[in-house]
Amino acid sequence: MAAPHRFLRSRGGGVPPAGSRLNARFAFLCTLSLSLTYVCYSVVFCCSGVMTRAGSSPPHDDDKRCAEPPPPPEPPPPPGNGGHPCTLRATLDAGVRAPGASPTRNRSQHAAAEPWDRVHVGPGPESTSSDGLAAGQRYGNKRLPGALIVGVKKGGTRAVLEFIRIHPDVRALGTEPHFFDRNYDRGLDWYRGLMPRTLDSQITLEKTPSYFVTSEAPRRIASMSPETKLIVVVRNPVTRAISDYTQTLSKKPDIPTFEELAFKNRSLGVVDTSWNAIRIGMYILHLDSWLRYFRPSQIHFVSGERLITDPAGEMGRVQDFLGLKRIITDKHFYFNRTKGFPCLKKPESSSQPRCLGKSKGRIHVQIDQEVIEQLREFYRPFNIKFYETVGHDFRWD
Ligand SMILES: Nc1ncnc2c1ncn2[C@@H]1O[C@H](COP(=O)(O)OS(=O)(=O)O)[C@@H](OP(=O)(O)O)[C@H]1O
Repeated sequence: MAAPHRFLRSRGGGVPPAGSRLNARFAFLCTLSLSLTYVCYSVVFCCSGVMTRAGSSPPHDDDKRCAEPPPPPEPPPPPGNGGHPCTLRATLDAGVRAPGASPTRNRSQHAAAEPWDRVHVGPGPESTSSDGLAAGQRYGNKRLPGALIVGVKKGGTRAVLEFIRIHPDVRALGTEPHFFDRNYDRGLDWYRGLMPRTLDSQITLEKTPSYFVTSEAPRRIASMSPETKLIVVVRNPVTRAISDYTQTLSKKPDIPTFEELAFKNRSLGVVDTSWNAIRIGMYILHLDSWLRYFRPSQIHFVSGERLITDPAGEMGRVQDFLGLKRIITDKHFYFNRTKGFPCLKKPESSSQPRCLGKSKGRIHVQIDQEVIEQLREFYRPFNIKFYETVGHDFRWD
């Protein structure tokens, strides 16, 4: 209250009359309330700025970030050189989780993973990259994707998407648009409208794992652009099938057992190839239809197993394939013991941990070893043909 008084004294050069003092008080109160209003608006718009960047993209979990309470404190990375790939492999070798080796994990690990699971993963469709680079968010144009992660379901597609979008030259749609399978009738303009804005130098990317097994998808994608780059994350088809079944069971607890669904006749070892969880893993059959429309050099296969044991190595190859500078390296990852998987180190611009959510890295349903062997036998010829075609042995047998 002293400030306006001093101000009036200095202007008038004497003691002001009572009316002036009242006016001065009134003016000061107005100024104070305006200042407070300004501060409140600043706080509110700080939040809604993120929402604005999400623009006209469809609703996305990441859009909830303003409303979410702050994430729980992040458990520190492993002691020592936590982010180093040797530490990652050594930790896995020490038996925290042997990816691909066993379809089960112990329950206490899962329970402990819960706080991490609540934390959503990556930036929203049009938010800042982990480097804090906002370029291309409000500027640039919505373009059709130049690259797609087309599969496979439960292969590790979310991990690849969230890891690659750290790259400043990649802008990715956070949700699965299902354009080339379910929404094709809506047209390319609808599809383009979903995409984040990109600068000329940036690649637009989306992922929908069901494309890989959609018979019309290769032709439709080629007709959008025959130069589209395709990424397929593949995983041991037996483990993939169990992962797929585990997911379905979590939504529909009353479905028949895995064994009942997987075999037409278990004792004769006749596998039911009409069951989606089995059919998706016959990779070579699906690949044939893609090769009718795309050159082999346009399709890059990521090993779902190595994505867990050596995320930086796999992401290095993805960056090469996309013609990007290798920016995502070892230093972006650490192995999170609680989650049992590699996670992104928190970006400098954010305090949020960056592990994938609880539907990624679930405890699998326990399946009889004999059933696993039968399925391994079943997939062997398909796998061998697949290795020959893509020129890489994924060592699932
Ligand atoms: N870093 C990291 N964190 C968590 N999970 C990881 C990671 N890398 C790969 N994976 C594996 O990704 C599997 C889920 O695959 P998708 O993302 O393709 O699933 S989905 O089709 O989109 O539902 C998921 O399968 P499950 O383990 O069966 O849940 C994981 O094994």
